[in-house]
Amino acid sequence: MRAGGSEAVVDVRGLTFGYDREPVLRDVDLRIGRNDFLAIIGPNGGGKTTLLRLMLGLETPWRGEVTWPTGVRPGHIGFVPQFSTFDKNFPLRLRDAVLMGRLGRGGLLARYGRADHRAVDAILERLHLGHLAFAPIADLSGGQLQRALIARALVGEPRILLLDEPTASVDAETRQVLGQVLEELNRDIPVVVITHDITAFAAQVKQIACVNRELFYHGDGQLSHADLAEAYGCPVELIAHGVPHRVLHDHARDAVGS
Ligand SMILES: Nc1ncnc2c1ncn2[C@@H]1O[C@H](COP(=O)(O)OP(=O)(O)OP(=O)(O)O)[C@@H](O)[C@H]1O
Repeated sequence: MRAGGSEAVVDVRGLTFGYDREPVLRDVDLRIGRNDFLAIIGPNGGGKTTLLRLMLGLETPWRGEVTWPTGVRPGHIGFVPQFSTFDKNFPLRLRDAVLMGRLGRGGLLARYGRADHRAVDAILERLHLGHLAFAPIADLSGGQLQRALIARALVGEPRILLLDEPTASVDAETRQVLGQVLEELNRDIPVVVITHDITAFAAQVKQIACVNRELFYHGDGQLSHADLAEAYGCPVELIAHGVPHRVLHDHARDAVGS
């Protein structure tokens, strides 16, 4: 099934991939449009992170391809990895960790300039982290570190932002700041978020893709219990938290009504 916004920023076609003999993803087609805010949901081990890794070029597909528009380089793709995969004990101050998100912008051997430092200051303020600029990352709370990872991804001014489980084990402040920042960002670039908690982004998400080896895509969040049960292979209440049928707000209707 093909779906997504009209002007594609990334086009995934017929993607099949596995780490050993068994495919983890099979025949996945996905087109992400310029203003999409796509939530990728699905059961544990369903292949969500693998799909992002393929989009990032970190894995090579067995079949199929991922196409980016001409001119998009790896540095244009903002990626926020799963929190648990980041080594917090690496000896680094918050400011320096975020500055590294500007690496390679002026060529491989370029030094950081004033514009880089100004960009870091601005993004730290935006994510309510300015007061922690010189703190070692080992001293940050889970929510602060998650925001730092997002700052590092945003400081490079990406053309698309991919986030893997950004709300897992974070505080209420981080959830709120994250929702605001991602909503603002989505006016200019597409956002793709893997999440087990669709309610955390219910106000921002415009499209949902259910991934469980294959892709089950729903353009506007109109998810029937049957669709979800098919994708999850389990009772829908496990993920829909009792919200019947419509998981997302009706953005078009909200805009008309506001
Ligand atoms: N590097 C790897 N080597 C071998 N198998 C892997 C590797 N990474 C993931 N897998 C396996 O591939 C399958 C898909 O994993 P993936 O992490 O993509 O799923 P996911 O939907 O993101 O899961 P979760 O929601 O638990 O994060 C799982 O069975 C997983 O064990």
